[in-house]
Amino acid sequence: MILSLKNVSKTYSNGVKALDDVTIDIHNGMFGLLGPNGAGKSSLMRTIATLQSPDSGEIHLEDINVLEEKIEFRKTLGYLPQEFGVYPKMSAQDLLHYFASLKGISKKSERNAIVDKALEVTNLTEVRHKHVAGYSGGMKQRFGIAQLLLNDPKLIIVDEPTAGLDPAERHRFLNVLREIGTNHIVIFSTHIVDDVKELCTDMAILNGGKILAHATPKELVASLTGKIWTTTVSREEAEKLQNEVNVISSSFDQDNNLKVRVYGDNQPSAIFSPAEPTLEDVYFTTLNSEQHEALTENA
Ligand SMILES: Nc1ncnc2c1ncn2[C@@H]1O[C@H](COP(=O)(O)OP(=O)(O)OP(=O)(O)O)[C@@H](O)[C@H]1O
Repeated sequence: MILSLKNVSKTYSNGVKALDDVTIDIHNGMFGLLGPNGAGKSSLMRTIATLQSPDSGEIHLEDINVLEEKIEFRKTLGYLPQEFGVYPKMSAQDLLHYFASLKGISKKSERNAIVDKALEVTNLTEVRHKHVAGYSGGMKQRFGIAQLLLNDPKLIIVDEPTAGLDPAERHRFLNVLREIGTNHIVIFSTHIVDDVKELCTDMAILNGGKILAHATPKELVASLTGKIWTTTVSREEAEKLQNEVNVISSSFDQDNNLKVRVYGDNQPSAIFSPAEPTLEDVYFTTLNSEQHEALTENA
């Protein structure tokens, strides 16, 4: 199964170009859409989910023309927005039965099977009798996934699901997505590089409404082999380095010195040693090179 976007653009009425000629094919598996705040991730998710229309472009899911056959497409879609509903004081199990009835699954035995499966996949079986209103943030997110699984969707879109989750909940949630990603297209957006690193078979980096990179995390990391250099310097020296070399990121060590990572085709100077590239390096160099291009274009 392939979701295919061609030349999708969207400018809001305030003049913000949120999507700028997005062309991409997304296959079965976990697809991570990585980008900073305001990159256009939610705009892209809402556009694919047919909640807003692009100004131009086409979207196809196999032979469904998404923008023209919205009703047909929505039957195959499970969408979890960034903010979702307030829940009544009902248990997860009762609420899922209620949603399943609304979706027209009227046979009790069929409903039981679908609800039990959704609870199991999302790891909520043990807490199925608790009120969803009293669930933690992570449990609510997993309940959101359980709810959308009732439809048996082919395409699942989850907008920034890990924002605000503590590390244990984040881990549990990513495991649920990993499980689902084996037989669906799952698109999820995040600004957390580790989410993508741990989970995704495919990824893209979005900024300013543009796809800046698209490949597997492994391929993107490999593309930086031999180009990342590191050194440890004092804070003052680090400031000087900013003007001399292409600094990607820096972090303090225990002695309050800065460990600096630098991008360069060649060793910048004798104080630098080669470093294994990481996905974080990919993310920052991609965003930096875009800024650099914008600066040189405006010069
Ligand atoms: N309905 C709207 N009307 C006008 N501008 C909008 C609207 N929705 C989003 N924008 C703007 O479009 C740009 C992209 O926003 P979007 O919410 O898609 O980004 P995002 O990557 O999801 O960011 P975040 O992680 O902060 O949610 C931003 O500059 C935002 O201010």
